[in-house]
Amino acid sequence: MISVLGAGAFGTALAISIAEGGSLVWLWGRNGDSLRAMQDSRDCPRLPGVTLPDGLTCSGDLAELTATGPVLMAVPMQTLRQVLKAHAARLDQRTLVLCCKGIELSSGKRASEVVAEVLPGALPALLSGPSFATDIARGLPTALTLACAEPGLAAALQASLSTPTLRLYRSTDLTGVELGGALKNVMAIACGACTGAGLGDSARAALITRGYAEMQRMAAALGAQPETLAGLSGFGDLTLTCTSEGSRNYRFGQSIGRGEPFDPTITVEGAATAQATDALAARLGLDMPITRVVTGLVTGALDVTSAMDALLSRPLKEE
Ligand SMILES: NC(=O)C1=CN([C@@H]2O[C@H](COP(=O)(O)OP(=O)(O)OC[C@H]3O[C@@H](n4cnc5c(N)ncnc54)[C@H](OP(=O)(O)O)[C@@H]3O)[C@@H](O)[C@H]2O)C=CC1
Ligand SMILES: O=C(CO)COP(=O)(O)O
Repeated sequence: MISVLGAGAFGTALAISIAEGGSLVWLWGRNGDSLRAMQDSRDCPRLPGVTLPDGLTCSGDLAELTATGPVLMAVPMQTLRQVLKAHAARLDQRTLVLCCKGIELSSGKRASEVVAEVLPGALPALLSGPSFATDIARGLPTALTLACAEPGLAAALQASLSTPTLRLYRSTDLTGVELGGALKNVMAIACGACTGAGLGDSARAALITRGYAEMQRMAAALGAQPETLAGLSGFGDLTLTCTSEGSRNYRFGQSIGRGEPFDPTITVEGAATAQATDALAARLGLDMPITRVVTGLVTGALDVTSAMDALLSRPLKEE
């Protein structure tokens, strides 16, 4: 049995896809009433029009987490530590497949580092790459990276979580895969702000390319393999979220660019991750100017005009 913790859009979509693939799946969410309603109605308010398959059980009671298989953690990054701590007795010693994309603001740590700190007996793996929850839930073709430091376990997870429409590639580079998923959200905000402010597709292409250079710089400094960022969790996800209004980070950026408010209840991982990355870059002495201006935009310290001025007035350099 596969367990999924976090019954938001992504956790529910993964649970649906894996259950459609023939595995039994148990999905937990913190709101007992809404999980009971999902179990009874077979509908999911976050994924309208999708029917939950028979092999999927929804629950609001984590005491029912008894199966020994992998546990997919699909809660937002800034809540991961709290969820791990609250349910430590049930989650320690388990294989935890981390599905969140971000860096913890309070510590500058990645999800696997948070797991190592809170539950040293758990085995962290990652699932990351270009994939909108609605696409996965509708059974549209999707390819993701499954990363785990232990090659044997990576292969076993790849086999048990892949489905006819969800194709997983393996990696042992946790750092690279984690940074690819986290940092692309920062670049998606930058690109959304750019198009929202009417600065054009050429400027967005420049942001994607120079943003990718920043991502590679951080990945190299933290010991990731250079080729990892060219994969699905990196180049792949950057392509998706910097060009599609399906991305919440991109839409959040657009609202900044247009000077419009944005619904604060929507999960936008890139806002906290920009700030965490900016602080990390400063500590490591890395030049990450796009991350810097996104931090200014999300904290309100910069408007789009001064953000563009800050980027364009930098000394000319080699590519
Ligand atoms: N949506 C997507 O297309 C994709 C999302 N991801 C990643 O998945 C992660 C989750 O995103 P997504 O599912 O979209 O977000 P949603 O906003 O759709 O859902 C977040 C879920 O987390 C729950 N949650 C929030 N705080 C806590 C907490 N303290 N304890 C327990 N549960 C909590 C929410 O519960 P409640 O419903 O009660 O508010 C909600 O069910 C993010 O890191 C995101 O980057 C990755 C790939 C694709
Ligand atoms: O990570 C995602 C797609 O791969 C989802 O992006 P958003 O969180 O920006 O919606």
